[in-house]
Amino acid sequence: MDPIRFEYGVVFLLDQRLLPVEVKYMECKSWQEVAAGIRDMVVRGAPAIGASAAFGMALAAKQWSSVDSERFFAGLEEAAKGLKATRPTAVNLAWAVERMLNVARTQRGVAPREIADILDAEARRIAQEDIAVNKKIGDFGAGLINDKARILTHCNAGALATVGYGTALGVIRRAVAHGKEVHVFADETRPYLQGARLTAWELHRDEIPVTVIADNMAGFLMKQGKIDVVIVGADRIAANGDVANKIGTYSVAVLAAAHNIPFYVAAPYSTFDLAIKSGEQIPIEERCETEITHFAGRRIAPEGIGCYNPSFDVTPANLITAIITEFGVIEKPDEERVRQFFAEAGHEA
Ligand SMILES: CSC[C@@H](O)[C@@H](O)C(=O)COP(=O)(O)O
Repeated sequence: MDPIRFEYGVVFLLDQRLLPVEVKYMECKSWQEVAAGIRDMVVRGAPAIGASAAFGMALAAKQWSSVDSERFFAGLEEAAKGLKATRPTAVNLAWAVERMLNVARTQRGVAPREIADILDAEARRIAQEDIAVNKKIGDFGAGLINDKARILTHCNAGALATVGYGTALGVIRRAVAHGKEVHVFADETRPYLQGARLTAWELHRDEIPVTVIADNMAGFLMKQGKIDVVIVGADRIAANGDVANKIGTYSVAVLAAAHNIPFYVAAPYSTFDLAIKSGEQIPIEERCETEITHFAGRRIAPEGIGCYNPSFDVTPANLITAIITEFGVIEKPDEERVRQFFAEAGHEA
């Protein structure tokens, strides 16, 4: 089960809106179709939308490959703008699009058809790297999990949210592979239900024990001593270690701190936005009110009421025990530690 499949000139996105009931792929032959797939949540999860956008750029290059160089680059810029505008919070999207554009720019003067082939290869590289990066995150994270652990996770930071394996669920998969006995509690994650529909589905398929709870139950379980550790993914991490993730993550972090439970975030370098100093600068996507007012296609709140649907929240760094990356673990993150960590890893800090 791959969330994204790619053949030259066609991208197949696993339609996550239909899971867990139906497994069906959406076929995209243009960057516009990929953009629609990202916007409409056919594909979701920060690294997955980044890789999809990279493939979208590869499709754009192919779409424009028979025109002259000037029009080719104008077409690429248009696609980049359109893809980046689809979802504002996860920085992996802009990161992947910029990486594709930069590769194209280094090839100015080369025939568009050849650049299209180069971009096709680059998109595949981004996808392959993502899986390798998740496995490294898993290796570092598994070391933080006890031999027996009851783990709470929020939203879906699994194989479905990436190109494969997962960030937070990658840590869990690695812990299981190392013989650890884990039991996962998955917050259902209102309003879009990524936890109940996607996390539960992929863990169950892997025979990793999972129990779904409604979001408002997490505190009660912690109070009862039923949660040993929390692991979540991230959509954007500011230089000071503040983490934007699915709405409800902040509440879980506050609860974990109140119950002295370690709270880990698992995310790759591509999720860090070191250009912004704090989480206050992270744009928060607001989604349509029917996600709140309707359930399974049926109205559950009266007509005419007010509605507010922010899709992400920001957990301040001081509530985070550590951030697990592909280069290692950043304990008690703050701006100095984050920048020094990436400088030592040889990355822009
Ligand atoms: C590994 S992807 C980021 C995740 O941690 C996930 O929790 C998340 O917030 C995804 O949001 P989504 O709105 O489903 O795209």
